[in-house]
Amino acid sequence: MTQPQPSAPTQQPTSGVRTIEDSVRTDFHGAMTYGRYLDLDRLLNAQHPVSVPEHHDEMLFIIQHQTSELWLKLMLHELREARARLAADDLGMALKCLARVKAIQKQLTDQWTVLATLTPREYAQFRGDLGNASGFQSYQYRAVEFILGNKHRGMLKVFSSEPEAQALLEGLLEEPTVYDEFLRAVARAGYGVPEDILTRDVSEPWTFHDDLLPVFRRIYEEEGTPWGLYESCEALVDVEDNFQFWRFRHLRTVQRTIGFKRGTGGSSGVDFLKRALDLTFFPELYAVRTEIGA
Ligand code: HEM
Ligand SMILES: N[C@@H](CC(=O)c1ccccc1NC=O)C(=O)O
Repeated sequence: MTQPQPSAPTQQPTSGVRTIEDSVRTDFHGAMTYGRYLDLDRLLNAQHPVSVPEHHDEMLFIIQHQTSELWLKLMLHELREARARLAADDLGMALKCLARVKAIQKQLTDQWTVLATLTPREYAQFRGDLGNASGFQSYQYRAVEFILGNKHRGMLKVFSSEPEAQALLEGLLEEPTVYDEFLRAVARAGYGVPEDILTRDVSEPWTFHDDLLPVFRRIYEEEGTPWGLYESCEALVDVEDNFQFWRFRHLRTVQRTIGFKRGTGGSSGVDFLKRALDLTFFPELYAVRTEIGA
């Protein structure tokens, strides 16, 4: 039998000009447009370099941060939804949200390659103009950390001059984390999650619970584990791995750009960021791997 052949191009392109088809709308007075829908006037007028005279590379620095903040906004939005879906025992939709979170994290991590084109000297030429501003004051980053379990009441004081940001963080501090809601769903699915875990003070940072290991062993080792439970465990591990990849790229970018200088936010710099690599959201999901046998 003859296979169908791919059809040949009907016409060889002969010019670099594409005619605008007659049906394409060109008059947008009083109509919805691309720019209005996306509020581009505000978005594209929100880059305000502070160096005088303006340093060419400050635009890169600003846009790198602004795009990161936009992705963080979407990430928080999706994490809230994932948490709500877990609370409703809708693991399928929770997984869908977490898949998007993972794709955003990849974007955020890969984005470091753009900032890595900023040389140490270029950055030093406008770093002084940043005053004590620092990513440490990113409330959206802190919100993501909170909802994933790295709660830290002490961080709220950083936002005393930004009441809305502080209120958002205070709210998240008092709410359950994604992991809290996942473990409640696991308990409802019939696994023996210890009561003290289900009723913990959710405003506290997560602490390691040995007695969760048998629960996760069952999920990972038993035949017939509901697929959504297993998949959710793996999705959480992916999210934590991705989070650590972002932290690591940040650390390495900082190191190649400012070496071991102190941070503008007042911390020791690279050393302080290194210690963030010891933070973990879902320690039991990693610990159970030590116990899993053939
Ligand atoms: C040349 C570029 C950068 C340098 C030199 C740098 C440096 C630092 C330093 C030294 C800190 C520690 C706090 C301090 O004392 O300031 C820090 C924290 C932080 N930076 Fe950056 N940073 C850079 C780019 C970015 C970008 C693009 C983001 C994206 C939003 C970001 C987000 C953060 C966050 C969220 C923290 C807090 C981390 C934590 O609490 O563990 N940074 N940065
Ligand atoms: N902490 C950085 C400054 C910095 O990166 C920064 C400054 C203003 C706005 C965002 C920043 N990004 C991340 O910390 C530094 O020590 O150079």
